[in-house]
Amino acid sequence: MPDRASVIAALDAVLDPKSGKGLVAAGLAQGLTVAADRAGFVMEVPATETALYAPVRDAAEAALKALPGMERVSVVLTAEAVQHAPARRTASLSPQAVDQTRPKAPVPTDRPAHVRRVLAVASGKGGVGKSTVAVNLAAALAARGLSVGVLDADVYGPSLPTMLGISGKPDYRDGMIEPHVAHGLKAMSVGLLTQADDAMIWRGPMASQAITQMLTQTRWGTEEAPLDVLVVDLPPGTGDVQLTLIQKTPLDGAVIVSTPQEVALADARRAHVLFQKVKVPTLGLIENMSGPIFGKGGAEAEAKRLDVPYLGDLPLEAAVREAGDAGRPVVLTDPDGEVAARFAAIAERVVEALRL
Ligand SMILES: Nc1ncnc2c1ncn2[C@@H]1O[C@H](COP(=O)(O)OP(=O)(O)OP(=O)(O)O)[C@@H](O)[C@H]1O
Repeated sequence: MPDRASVIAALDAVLDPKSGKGLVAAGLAQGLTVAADRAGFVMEVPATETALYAPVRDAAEAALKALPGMERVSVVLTAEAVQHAPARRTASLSPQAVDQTRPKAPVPTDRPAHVRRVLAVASGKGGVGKSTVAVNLAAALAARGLSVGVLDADVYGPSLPTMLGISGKPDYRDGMIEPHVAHGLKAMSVGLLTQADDAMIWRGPMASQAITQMLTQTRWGTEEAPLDVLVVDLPPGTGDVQLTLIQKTPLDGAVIVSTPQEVALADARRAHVLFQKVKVPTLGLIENMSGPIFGKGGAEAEAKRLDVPYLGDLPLEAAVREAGDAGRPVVLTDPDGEVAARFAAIAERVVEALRL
């Protein structure tokens, strides 16, 4: 069985391209867990550097897999949560703080035409798998025969183009944006409207303007063929940008994604408070990356505490990431698998809650 010391030695033989140090020495092996025949950790890097670190993640996985007795390896590369909002507002969302940030007059929210329901997928913390859940939940809803759209509103790290394998600026016709169609899903991403990394520098007003435009000026549905549900992948966090967005977006409900760890759960709690303030029902919590490495059950306990439904857990599995990287959600690459079954169950509960 591989022990912790040999895992650390293997990881330190892989070098961080920026500091030149080994991965553990460089502090890039966060939450390193070694248990019997498996090991895993999270590599959290600045969002602008995920491309630089993708080969490093692959090298780390290869190094761990090469250890004798090592059966399962999970290295998750995530972008650091970008905290653009001032700390005094994001540190804790007291009711007063939320009221201060809320404009005095009600903000008009334009419903997109011919869209029956708008569902937000949110997370308090970055890198917990929110976009993965958004695209797979969308695919699971579509598998039930619904017509589904996905709007990637994650101005900090739009990942929908990669996860659905779409690229290129969308067409404009008759004053409307034509969404891309991928795997039967209508899709629009802030990443399709900008050059690769431009989205990273967007700030509140610009971001919410772009999202309002994508929401209301995209031909999601028509009178003859309305869209049943539009899944909106929100930017992670609970700061001003998120608050503005959820105030301006006519949301019928939200699901909150968290990993099992306490720090992510605390952020999930803040996200729920934010939705409560704007009177958007939290349809439930989803635990992602659940299992022996990061733990299990944290989100279910948190859902109980918050008195919101618990929608289920999704295991940490390399196939989930590989499918996402290859532009095809795992629900479609492995429709008979365990993960697809979990998403089908979550989709069923969402359909009930949204009365679709
Ligand atoms: N259950 C899982 N098993 C394995 N890998 C996963 C799982 N869920 C997500 N991932 C991987 O973790 C990384 C982060 O996921 P994702 O981009 O969906 O997170 P996010 O919360 O949307 O991130 P961001 O905050 O940057 O928007 C991706 O590489 C994704 O493929």
